Amino acid sequence: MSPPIPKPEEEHPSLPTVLIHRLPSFRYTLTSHLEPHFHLVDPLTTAAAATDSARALLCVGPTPVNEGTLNLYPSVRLVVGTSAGLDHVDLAACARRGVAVTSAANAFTEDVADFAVALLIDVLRRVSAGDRFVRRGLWPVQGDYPLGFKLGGKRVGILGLGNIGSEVAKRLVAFGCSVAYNSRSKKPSVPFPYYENAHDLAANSDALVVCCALNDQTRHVVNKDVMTALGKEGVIVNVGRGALIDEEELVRFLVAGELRGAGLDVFENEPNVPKQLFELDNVVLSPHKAVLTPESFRALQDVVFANLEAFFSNKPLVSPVECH
Ligand SMILES: O=CC(=O)O
Repeated sequence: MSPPIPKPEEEHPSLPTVLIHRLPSFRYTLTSHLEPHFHLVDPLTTAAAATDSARALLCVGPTPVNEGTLNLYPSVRLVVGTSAGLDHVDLAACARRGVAVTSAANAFTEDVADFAVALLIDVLRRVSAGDRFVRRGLWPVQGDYPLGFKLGGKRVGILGLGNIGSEVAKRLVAFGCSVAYNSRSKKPSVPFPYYENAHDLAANSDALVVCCALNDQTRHVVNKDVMTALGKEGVIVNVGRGALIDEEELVRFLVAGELRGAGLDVFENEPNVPKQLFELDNVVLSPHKAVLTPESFRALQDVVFANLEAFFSNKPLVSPVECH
């Protein structure tokens, strides 16, 4: 007979309860730093009793938080996000119920920005494609590998000049690129040219780096018209969310040679990637890993802990998200 499932509150009478909210396929591996301070309850593996009174919910990666979730845990007043994007959290539903939401703040910002630039350089200079060429033994047979393109001097349009976009801009300026951007609104303190929409930004750019939040306004913001405006010599890098780009169109443009290339860390239907892209040497594919470094996870641990500690001691949250 299996042992009875312990009622966690009885074991940890004094620690505040935090629910671990995750899809069965997601594991949360960063709990050891929280364990001494909070009573962690994973409803997928523990008795449901503690969920009735729990006030905080730790959302693992992109696990959806919607009306259904909030109905399930009516006492929850805080959702702690652990990802850079919060498109999986229904912020309006949280606002209606007075549930605060926190983000990963800048835990991932620099790593994602580094990765965006890495993808851009890889596409332009054909780093991964050259690697394949050497590994396949083609160098002695076919001779010189085709030239790549210089990064310095390129006009790069950044879609979404938030924390990540700003770090991308900083890096590209250091590489000698000229930067322009489109964001929800023009930012008075930013020296770069602002374009009111993605189309105009693309029409004035050699490369687009997509790093805005996914929401109803930005879904498929990079559509056929934007790709046409970017033109045959244009490169697209996406470190935001797959659905920011009309992926079917993107595949069509790339297959038809209507874009110079693409560097993609995110896809519309992950982990499924359109097979046509596998054949294209001018496309760099990455399994949604721009955020992943041990350093960024340590920073995430800190911000998660700081938000929970602030919440349970009635102090201002460290990285609150505007919910509306
Ligand atoms: O894409 C990853 C994240 O949003 O953290």
